[in-house]
Amino acid sequence: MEASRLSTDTTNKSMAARIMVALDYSSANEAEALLASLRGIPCYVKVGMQLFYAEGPKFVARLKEEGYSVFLDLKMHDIPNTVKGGAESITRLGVDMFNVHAAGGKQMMEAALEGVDKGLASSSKRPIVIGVTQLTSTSQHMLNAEIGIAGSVEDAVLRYAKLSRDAGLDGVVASPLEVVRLKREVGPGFVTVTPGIRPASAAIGDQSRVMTPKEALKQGTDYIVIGRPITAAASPREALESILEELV
Ligand SMILES: O=c1ccn([C@@H]2O[C@H](COP(=O)(O)O)[C@@H](O)[C@H]2O)c(=O)[nH]1
Repeated sequence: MEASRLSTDTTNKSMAARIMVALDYSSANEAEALLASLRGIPCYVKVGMQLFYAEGPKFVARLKEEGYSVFLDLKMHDIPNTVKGGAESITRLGVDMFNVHAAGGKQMMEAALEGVDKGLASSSKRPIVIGVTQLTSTSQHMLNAEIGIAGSVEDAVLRYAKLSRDAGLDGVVASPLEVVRLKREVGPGFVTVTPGIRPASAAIGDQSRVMTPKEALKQGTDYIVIGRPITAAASPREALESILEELV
């Protein structure tokens, strides 16, 4: 293989590892079909509530057996003791990353980490634990007028991120619009996972704070989460490949 092609392939692979494909399906069959169509592209996969509530831990275990990096996006938000138990069970699944809502508070996030420590007794891999700040579907108007939180979305995200860091978490879910400030004020090593990713031609749908894949990575985010622009495309593989081409 020529050198230039080889380096493009390598770059593509390292870019693909920073793309989390959201498997928002109601059955394992649909998710497996999507993954079969993306075979050979080493992206991260994200399992959210829809698939997990339908197929449960067995499907997550299957993804791990097949060698995928898995972000289990269940956004736990409950009293500390319950979240601790949830985190223990999730850690036993051997996922690479999971999350809790930062709005649950510092004690709840610390409890999640205690759960991780307990779960690690029977599994060697420590998952990355991140806090959800403000959902990317939340607009400035919603934050102030509906949820009743004063100030800018960016400030609210920063507050939750600092609380997550102080609780010992590894990073946060936020929109790409907040990444530069997060990296500057919370720390460059604090992991950012950013949904709200929309290629220029894609429908925005229910998201509010959005950016293109290329612009999001330019902000310095660690991972971009992409669901419908890939999963709802006529050819998910072509959609992902065209995103990757734009990134190199
Ligand atoms: O703030 C958040 C937190 C999580 N998500 C999840 O990411 C994907 C985005 O899917 P799209 O189809 O690309 O909109 C989805 O699974 C959400 O649950 C988020 O969007 N925003």
